[in-house]
Amino acid sequence: MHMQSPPVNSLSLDFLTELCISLEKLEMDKGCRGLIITSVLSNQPKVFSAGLDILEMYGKSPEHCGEFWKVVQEMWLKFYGSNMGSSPAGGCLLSLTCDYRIMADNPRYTIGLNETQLGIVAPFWFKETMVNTVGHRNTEVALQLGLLYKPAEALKIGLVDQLVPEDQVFTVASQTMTKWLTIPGNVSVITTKSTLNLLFSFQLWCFNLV
Ligand SMILES: CCCCCCCCC/C=C/C(=O)SCCNC(=O)CCNC(=O)[C@H](O)C(C)(C)COP(=O)(O)OP(=O)(O)OC[C@H]1O[C@@H](n2cnc3c(N)ncnc32)[C@H](O)[C@@H]1OP(=O)(O)O
Repeated sequence: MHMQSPPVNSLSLDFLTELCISLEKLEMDKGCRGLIITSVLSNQPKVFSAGLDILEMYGKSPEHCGEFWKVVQEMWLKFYGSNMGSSPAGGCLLSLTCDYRIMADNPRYTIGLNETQLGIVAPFWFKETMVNTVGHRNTEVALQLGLLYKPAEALKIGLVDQLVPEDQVFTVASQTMTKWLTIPGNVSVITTKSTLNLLFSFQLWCFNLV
């Protein structure tokens, strides 16, 4: 799936809605066993996603905010596999929801949950996804300081799984996907993934009841 929402693939209500509809279609497609998500911005090849669209959070009605927030959670519940350049905040979450992250090895790119730098708080399910990926201590430091990591640092703490030269990102992602798809059948993989996410999904469901 190629993301192409100029200038920086920010996650607006419209963009996220389209993303979720596309994912639902792929889920229903029995021939689809994996997804590689990448950015193909012609003017900004270095940005994976700038995160939530800041303009969606300012001066909007409570109804609009509720709708926006719901679709952000939908996105979190659905994702599979990714490759990328810069990924701040919601862009980082988008990649954290994937099974495997391949980042272009260019020190100009950064990834992380930088919400505190913006004076906002990363929701608990952003935080939990980060804890599940890099552990509690790394998350504690990363979230409180709102750190954005360069590729080598991100690899060191396990925030990304692999660094590759910029022009090889998609080739390596395809090779990696082929390897993951050698696991026979879909059911064992899907069940394992659901088991890993079960408690977390339940927590989010409870949170939405409150
Ligand atoms: C409801 C409940 C609430 C609940 C509230 C709780 C929410 C908590 C969770 C929050 C999660 C988030 O994701 S909050 C969003 C956090 N995102 C960020 O901090 C990213 C900020 N952006 C960047 O760091 C950079 O733009 C980056 C992506 C690396 C690209 O840098 P570049 O130098 O290449 O490009 P720039 O010149 O900066 O940006 C190009 C244009 O894109 C715009 N732009 C950049 N990021 C944008 C963004 N996130 N949303 C909109 N527009 C953005 C800029 O304003 C520019 O617009 P023009 O000037 O018009 O050209």
